[in-house]
Parts: sequence; structure tokens; C-alpha cells
Amino acid sequence: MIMNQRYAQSPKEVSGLNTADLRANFLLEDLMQDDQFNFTYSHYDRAIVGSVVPVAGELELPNYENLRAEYFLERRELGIINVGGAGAINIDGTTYEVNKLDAVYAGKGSRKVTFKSVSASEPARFYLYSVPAHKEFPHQLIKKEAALPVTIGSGDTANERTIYKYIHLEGAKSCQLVMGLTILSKGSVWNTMPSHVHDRRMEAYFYFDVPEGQVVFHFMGQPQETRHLVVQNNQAIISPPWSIHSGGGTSNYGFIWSMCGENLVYADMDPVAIKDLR
Ligand SMILES: O=C[C@H](O)[C@@H](O)CC(=O)C(=O)O
Ligand SMILES: [Zn+2]
Repeated sequence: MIMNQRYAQSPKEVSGLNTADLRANFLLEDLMQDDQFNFTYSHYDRAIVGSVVPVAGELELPNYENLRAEYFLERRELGIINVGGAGAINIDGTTYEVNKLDAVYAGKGSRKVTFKSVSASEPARFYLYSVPAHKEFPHQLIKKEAALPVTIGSGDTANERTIYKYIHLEGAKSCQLVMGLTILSKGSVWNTMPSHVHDRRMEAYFYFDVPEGQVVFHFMGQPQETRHLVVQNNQAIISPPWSIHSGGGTSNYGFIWSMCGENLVYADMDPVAIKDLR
């Protein structure tokens, strides 16, 4: 079995792309399909972005030829967040009950990882993010309540949002994986505004709970050379380390952010003043 791949682009190359090419390189449209694993292997930091929605029964994390590994997590770690109904994840014999917005970390060396839903009529929707790892850290469940939410922004500038950090230097331990999610308050539409870059880490954004008929305009590119992609519910963006990653929605919504690279410090960002964006 072979995973889709996405290659890395330079800032200069991206500045010349049209809408279709931008979408083909940076937008993942096929996530959250029933009874399927959908993975994309990005050449930005070798991060893998994927999903699984178990409806008919329990599904086991498969292996892929791209990895040239005995099993998926032989040399990788995996962060998982459920954005659907109640579910369960089993890692090498330990079962975790994973409710909406709970997370699970599966460390390097986890051999058998399975996913299931409590109810087929309201299945769990697991978002998956995996990166290379050099050391084994214990698998663990991180409940939403334990993620120490912080509310930033304000209703006046339509960017009030609550950030939940699950896996990072001061949270659940990992080799290089950093992961959490952000919920926009009602009436707020702007995420990650003011924008930032972090040339030390790639990032992936997965948008969820975008109401029917609404979209998010996701902005990418170098701060003085921005482009946008229109993103639907349950689609993801691969964000190069040199790119901003901000979104303006036609309503409020939520998104999972996940990063990997040089360090595990959540706050390691280089801010860009709004007036300096082009
Ligand atoms: O590097 C950090 C990530 O871009 C996000 O955590 C930012 C975010 O959730 C937000 O400002 O809304
Ligand atoms: Zn970021």
C-alpha cells in the first residue's frame, strides 16, 4: 500500500502558482471518509497528515511501503484528536476512551494501534498526525479538560479564540510532535491573526466544525507575498515553515494545529504585524 505524497516547494515557486496548483500542493480534501485511512506524506519535515472514521467496525493502523518500516510507528510517533462522536483507541493492549476533542499520543515502537466508534450513527472522527521519532515516549490519553485552555484575541477584532495545548514541551511528552486545537468564539472568524511564521517548524491546520455552507479563507505564503485557499469543513492545509498560516472564516469554527521540527516550545513564533502583511 502506497501513501499519497506531497513534495516541498520554495517560496519563489509558490508565488507563481495559480489556484488549482496551490490547492494541489497544500490542500488535503479527502480526509474523514468512512471506514478508511487517508494519509498524505508531506516532504515538509516528513510529517504525515491523515484520518480515520471507523463505522462498520474496529480498524487497525496499516503499514505503507513509503515508510520502509516493519510497522507504521517503528520510527515514528503519532498524535490523534477525535473531532466526532465517542470512540476508543487501543495501543498494544491498552484501551483509551476518546471523546470529542480528547487526544491520544502513541509513541515510537507502538506496534498495534486500533480505532473504533461507540456508535455507528455518530462515529468517531480521528485526525492523525505522525512525524519521525528517535526515542520511545509512553502512549497516553490527554483529556480536553487537561489541556489548560487560554482565550486570546477579542470580539472587537473578530479573533477571540480559545487555544488548547495537548502535546508540547509543558504538556504530553514527544520527540518533536507539537499538537493542540483552537476554537473560535461565536462572532469571531479570524484565526492566528496577527499572523506568524516559524521557519523552524512546519505546521498542518485541519479545520472542523465549519457549519454547513460556510468556508474558511486560509492565508499562506511569505508575509509580504500572501495567497489564499478556500477550505471546506474537514479539510487540511500543509503549511511550509516559511509561510504564514491564518484563516478568516465566513463563520466561527475550530481547527487542529500540529507541528514538528526544531523544538517543542509552543510560543516559538516570529510574529508579523498586521500592517506589514501584503
Ligand atoms: O504555531 C501555533 C499555531 O499556528 C496555532 O496554535 C495558532 C493558533 O491556534 C491561533 O493563533 O489561533
Ligand atoms: Zn504556527
